[in-house]
Amino acid sequence: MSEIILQTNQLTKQFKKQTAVHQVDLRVQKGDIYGFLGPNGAGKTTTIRMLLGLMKPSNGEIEIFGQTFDQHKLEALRRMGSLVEAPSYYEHLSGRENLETLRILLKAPKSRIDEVLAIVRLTKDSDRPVKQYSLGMKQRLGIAASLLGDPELLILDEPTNGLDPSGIQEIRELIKTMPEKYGITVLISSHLLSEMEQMATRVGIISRGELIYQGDMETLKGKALPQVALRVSQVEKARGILKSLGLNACSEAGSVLIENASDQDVAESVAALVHKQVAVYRIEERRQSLEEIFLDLTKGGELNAPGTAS
Ligand SMILES: Nc1ncnc2c1ncn2[C@@H]1O[C@H](COP(=O)(O)OP(=O)(O)OP(=O)(O)O)[C@@H](O)[C@H]1O
Repeated sequence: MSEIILQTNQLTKQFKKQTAVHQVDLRVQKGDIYGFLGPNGAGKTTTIRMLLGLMKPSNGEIEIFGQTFDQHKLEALRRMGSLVEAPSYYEHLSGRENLETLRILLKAPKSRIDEVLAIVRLTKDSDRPVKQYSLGMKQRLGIAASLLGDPELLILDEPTNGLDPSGIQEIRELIKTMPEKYGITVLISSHLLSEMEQMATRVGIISRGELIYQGDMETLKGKALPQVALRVSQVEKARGILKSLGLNACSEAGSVLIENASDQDVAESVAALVHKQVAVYRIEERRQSLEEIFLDLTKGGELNAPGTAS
């Protein structure tokens, strides 16, 4: 069994009347890229702020590196790096100079600057003023800063927010190298499951403050419900026929959809439809996409309009 590097027990945060995080039990194993997922307002940032000692839990506890966080905060934070919200920089200074100001504060060795610039692939642009950086470059500089202290655990809150697809791809490629190449465990939050698909080894899904799924990505994909879509000449008539066969059927433009259909269900459906003069043009098997599974799991948990970034 892998070593647990971070765990929370019944972690809860109450803001006046609202419970933002409710009895959350996170388990992050050493070497994980742990995707912490949830719609806007689900409680990701609040959880992360508690993990970084920026906010006090109302209840429950946090263990990091096998020790109670509350009693060993500084010791734990020295072994952690983080990027929460868009980092702010001295825009007229270069990327390297910005890192240098932080390096002095952290008392990291001077050589670490070139190392972190290389990791985030900013060596070539390191002497340009930050005001000339793209949003993606600024985020990578933020990750470079979070790596200055040579952390074992990196916590990133929505680092791809606002980035274009190529910026997202760069961050994703960068994160993927962390565990194997540098021995860093990563917890990364996002409101997009698809973004995590090619990166996360494990995921935790939070909705309305509650952890509703925690496990590996493959198991999550296994939750996809198979559906069979029949393109037919008369959709409503077809739906009635399928219902009379005891099947769970719904309709969609031009098609009827059968949930969890066995081969026998499909055979009987087609025979009944044809018998009742409904033409069947096409039969197609569909699996829910990851995003659909995510939406299903978090249904009703979206507090802001879909797609809005925080
Ligand atoms: N300081 C605060 N005071 C009161 N309520 C708060 C505070 N911080 C967060 N909340 C509320 O707690 C809930 C969870 O917010 P949180 O920012 O943790 O969600 P999130 O999953 O990070 O969402 P987003 O992706 O939009 O940032 C929201 O309803 C939010 O309004």
